[in-house]
Amino acid sequence: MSTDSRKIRVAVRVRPFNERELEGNPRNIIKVLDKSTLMFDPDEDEDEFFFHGVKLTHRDITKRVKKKLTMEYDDVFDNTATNNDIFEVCMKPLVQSVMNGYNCSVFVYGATGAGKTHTMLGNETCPGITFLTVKELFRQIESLSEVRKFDIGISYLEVYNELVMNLLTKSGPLKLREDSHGVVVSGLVLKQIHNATELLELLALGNRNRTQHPTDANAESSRSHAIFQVHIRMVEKKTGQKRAVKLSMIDLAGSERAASTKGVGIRFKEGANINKSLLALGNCINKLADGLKHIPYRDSNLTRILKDSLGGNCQTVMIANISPSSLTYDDTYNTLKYASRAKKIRTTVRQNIVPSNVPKEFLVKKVNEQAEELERLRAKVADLEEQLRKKEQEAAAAAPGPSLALNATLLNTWVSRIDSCYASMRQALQHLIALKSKEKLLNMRVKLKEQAETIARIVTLDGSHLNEDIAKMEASVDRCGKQVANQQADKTRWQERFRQSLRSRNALRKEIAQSELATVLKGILTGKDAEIEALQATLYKEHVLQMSFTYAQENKLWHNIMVLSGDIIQQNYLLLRSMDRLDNVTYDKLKRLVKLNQRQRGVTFFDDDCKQQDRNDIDLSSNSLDDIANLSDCSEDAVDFPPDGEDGDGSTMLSVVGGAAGGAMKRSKLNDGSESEPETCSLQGDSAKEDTATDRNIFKKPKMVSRTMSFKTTSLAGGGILSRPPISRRTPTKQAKAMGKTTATTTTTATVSHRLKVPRLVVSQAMMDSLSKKKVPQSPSGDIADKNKLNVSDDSSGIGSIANSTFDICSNKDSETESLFSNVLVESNVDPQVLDKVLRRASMKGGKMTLSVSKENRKKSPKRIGKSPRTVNRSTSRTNSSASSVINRYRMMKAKDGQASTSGGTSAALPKPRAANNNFDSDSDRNRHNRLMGIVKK
Ligand SMILES: Nc1ncnc2c1ncn2[C@@H]1O[C@H](COP(=O)(O)OP(=O)(O)OP(=O)(O)O)[C@@H](O)[C@H]1O
Repeated sequence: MSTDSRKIRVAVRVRPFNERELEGNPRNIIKVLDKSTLMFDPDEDEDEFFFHGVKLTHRDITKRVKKKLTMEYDDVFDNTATNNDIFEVCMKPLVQSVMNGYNCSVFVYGATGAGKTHTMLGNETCPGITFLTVKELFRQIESLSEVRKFDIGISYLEVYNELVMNLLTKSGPLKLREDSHGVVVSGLVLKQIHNATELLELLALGNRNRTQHPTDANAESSRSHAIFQVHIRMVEKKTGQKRAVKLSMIDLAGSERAASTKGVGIRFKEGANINKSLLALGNCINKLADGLKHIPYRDSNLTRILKDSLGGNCQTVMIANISPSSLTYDDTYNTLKYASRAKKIRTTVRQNIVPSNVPKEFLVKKVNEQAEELERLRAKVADLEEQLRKKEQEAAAAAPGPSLALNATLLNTWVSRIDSCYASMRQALQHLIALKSKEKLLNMRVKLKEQAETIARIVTLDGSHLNEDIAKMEASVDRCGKQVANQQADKTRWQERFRQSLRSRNALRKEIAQSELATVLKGILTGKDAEIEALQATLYKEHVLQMSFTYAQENKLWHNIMVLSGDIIQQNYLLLRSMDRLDNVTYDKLKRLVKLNQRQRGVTFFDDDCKQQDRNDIDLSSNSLDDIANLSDCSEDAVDFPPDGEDGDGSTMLSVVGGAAGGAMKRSKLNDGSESEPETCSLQGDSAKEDTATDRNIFKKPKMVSRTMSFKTTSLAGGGILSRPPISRRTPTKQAKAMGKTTATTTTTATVSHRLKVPRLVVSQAMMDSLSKKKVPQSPSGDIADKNKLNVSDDSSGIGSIANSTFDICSNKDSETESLFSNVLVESNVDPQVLDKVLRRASMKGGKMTLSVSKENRKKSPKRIGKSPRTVNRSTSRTNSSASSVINRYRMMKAKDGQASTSGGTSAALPKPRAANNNFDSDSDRNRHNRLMGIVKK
């Protein structure tokens, strides 16, 4: 139940001069300034008064000084205002409040003859506000009759000489009593009515019964206070909510001084009582205006009855009636003073809702229903608004020759849509590129760490700290891997947002194409696209700069390492040479090092594809927005890792094919058992040139490279055997899994290794014997393997160097290749067990022998367990190394045996091992070598 504090609304109505007043030629003491202001006792405009030819300023020089009081009220009605005007302004809102459940009252105040009864009741031609109010009341009741049930009862009382009389029944005086509802007139029976006519009839009856006597001021002076009340009881049909309200309309008796009525006898007594009650009313108004707590309502029956209207739960309107005539100067002044005081009175109003005994559940149900209804209506409003908007747009689009104003509005709408679309695109692009850039930087760091790790395996003084260092590096790589994995979700999210913004832009473009402003808007779109491209270029530039900086740092480090290494190598070389301990293997390595240093392309470490891949490492993606949007997986442009083949032990992973595509291509070729030349980078054709170049090197040595057994560069899979797959592959996204294509690359290494058949060749003694008889094995192509070829294989140190490598042997059949290779090894007196181990790691395909890694030899580093899911290609390297070491151990053992047999003078069954520079087939070769190397045996 809401409560509200409101002031009494005070209106002043000035009646016209009556005939009697006009006869007396009175002065107008009221000047209405506007609808809420009047001036009491203003200057006279043309009121010149001459006495003995002299103009006097005051006509009534004995009585008054002009007050010129400006007074403000809620409403001021001048003498032209009709009862209908009063009703419209003061009473209509009051009727509305009554229907909303608030008690309301209106009372008219003023001296006798000021127009109170005229305002209240009016006449046939000009009905008063009572009639008009009741009419409006019934109009509203009828309009609400479907949702509410009304019970209406009326009472009409008069307070005459302090007696309360019922004007409708002519019964005796009634007593007033007070209960919890306020002041109640005992024995008052409400007359129930059903329509306005009944009400007006009863009103007329009451008026007839009202005490009226002619006075000097008014021929039909009302000598009592009349109180007309309409009691309304409303019941909401739906909810059962009840309201009981009361509208009181009070026509007070004249507030004049006794002198003005010139009453004597009964009239004097009447006047005294009237004055008594009005004096009490005045007191109450004063105290209420001052905000006092105690209000003397009980001083008169009138104030008791008006208690509710003045200080209770009621919205009250007071209409002060005044005459403009100077003849009623004091009465008018008093009335205006009362009205000013009454303005300050505040009443507290609240809706008079009668507590009902409707069950709570019913009310809850009703509330829920209304909430649903509200939601439904809201949705409908939203729908209608949308429809309206569309219609407006359609109308705007369809209207021939739209006005400039319309175009401007339309253009603004389009521009704001374009702006918001491109803003979201810009944001998504910035985030996406930042994430990709970060990912690439991380990948690059991993790559560099891997390289460092590879070098660390080689450059270790005694190996004591190697494991520790490797573990640290692995942990660092893992951290980078985790960072990349962590930002995958973010990247996917921004990718999706970017795609979404592209879709929105395309949709917008289509809409714009249909728009009447298409030409202008297309230009704006082009500009926005250019902005996006510029932003993209800026972001790429930043990324490339960052990458370049990192590379530059790394390069600097490598440079320092190389300078130091070169120094050490030079010293060692000189030392070995002076000791005549420079063997072929070491010499070959040094030779390659020189070539590398000279940037010679004879030996290619990365094929063209790989170089392209390297370029791609820096490139974020293609430059078009669409390409960025279509980047479904970072792995598409992730960093590929260089091979670990250059592990410094002379083993021969000379080059790798980089990139997933290259790997896939290779894989397919391996699977079908054939392999074409373009994928390989053979040394065969370039060997002459290389040798010529090498001869000019500081490491002078006779040319000893076999021409019949050519080294073939290959990669078992994308990125090579030892290449590490991109980090992003280690934590494949769902998308990547679904695609299933990229994962193929991930597992290329393992898959290929698994698929390779590892022939187990058991070399029996008989076989060895038979093979040992063949001095020169016949190649399947018909060529006779020359001596040089045998020399390479024959050299036990060469076995070590060929481990983990791929060799071309001139044969189209695997069996022949295997046989040929076996022959070479057997002829080299390789121990059968070693031979078996070597061949177990070898696979023959397409005339090519590959020493690969068997699955059982793969080991997972315990440090990897529980860490990132990265494939441990490093184990491949270890296994290869172990394979090499088996052979090398064998070689050393043989070397020892050879020394022992030489020193012990016993003739060994095994061939005499060669000295470091004893790998020559003839003395001329050796001499040539010594000549070139500057070794002069003394
Ligand atoms: N605004 C008005 N326009 C025209 N005539 C008016 C107006 N106000 C009052 N009169 C006339 O003035 C006379 C006195 O008015 P009314 O009876 O309403 O005075 P009153 O204030 O009720 O006096 P009392 O207190 O003695 O009853 C009536 O004849 C009435 O028609």
